[in-house]
Amino acid sequence: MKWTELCIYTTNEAIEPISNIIHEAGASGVVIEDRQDLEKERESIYGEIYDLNPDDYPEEGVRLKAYLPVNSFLGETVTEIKQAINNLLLYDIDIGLNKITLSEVNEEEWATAWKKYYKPAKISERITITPTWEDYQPVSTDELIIELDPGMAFGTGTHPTTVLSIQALERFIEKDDTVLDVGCGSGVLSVASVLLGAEQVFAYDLDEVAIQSTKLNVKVNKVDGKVKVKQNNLLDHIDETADIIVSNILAEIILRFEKDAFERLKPGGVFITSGIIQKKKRDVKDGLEKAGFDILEINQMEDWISIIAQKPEESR
Ligand SMILES: C[S@@+](CC[C@H](N)C(=O)[O-])C[C@H]1O[C@@H](n2cnc3c(N)ncnc32)[C@H](O)[C@@H]1O
Repeated sequence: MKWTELCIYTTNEAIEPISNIIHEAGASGVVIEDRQDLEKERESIYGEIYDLNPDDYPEEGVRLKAYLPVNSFLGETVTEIKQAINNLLLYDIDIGLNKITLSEVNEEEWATAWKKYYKPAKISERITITPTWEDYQPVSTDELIIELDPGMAFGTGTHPTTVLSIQALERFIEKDDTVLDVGCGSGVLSVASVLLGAEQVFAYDLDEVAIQSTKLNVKVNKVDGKVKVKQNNLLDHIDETADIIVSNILAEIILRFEKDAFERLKPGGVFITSGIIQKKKRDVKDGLEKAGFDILEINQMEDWISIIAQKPEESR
């Protein structure tokens, strides 16, 4: 089959909304080439070291590559993508250069294009994420290892929004907790929750590709007995109660279910939100407080914010 490679030149802030647009348009897989990845300190506090080739990155900003099958709808799909990206300006999202180019590639090229960027990474005190195809040897005996094949779903585990979520899970999960993972993507947060002690996890995503990817990754990590995966819109019609709800999703989407999250949490339960850009921090925080939450922490990594909120004990 022939594929078209769509290259979008944009900003770091627009990566997530544009990735969503691309997925919704039916593209399978997004490659993110962010100049900042080259320029930032490569050795993190956890000591992982990446090997990046500057030739793979744009001269400035971010280049997103997506792959669309060449068919009779291609022209319309590209027009819809362009329109949806322009609409991001209405949400005050900086779309930068917003240059879009198209070129034809063959199947093998795109199927493996993103894999070269994905290496084992220690992303919190206890958790290391490694692609399923790497032969990773643990450095210490208490290291928890997540093997991940994100396939076409969001979530290699190394995106700052995911790292913030995992670091929060590591601090707040207690043994035998029940966790709801809303917008599970590759399932990385569900797997992390079980490894950190959760007794059961309910993983939800709207996207069928994400559901399949989560099912695969919970199996690969041998936690499928503890993770129930379901295609669902946020927490609509969900009646499980949880100690922790984690959701790494856009601010606009978090705002839609803050009340439902409050209802589904046990008193004292914790809502870990991530995927929030700076400009939306206040909206999400205000919404959480309005829903009845106390704000425990606001954390930041690069341009991304994670807000951790607690349902008060006395709301029992
Ligand atoms: C940024 S990804 C996070 C993936 C993963 N949890 C992680 O941290 O790497 C957000 C996920 O939310 C899902 N999503 C978006 N809108 C949703 C909705 N209304 N209900 C459920 N899932 C949704 C997307 O399909 C995507 O998989």
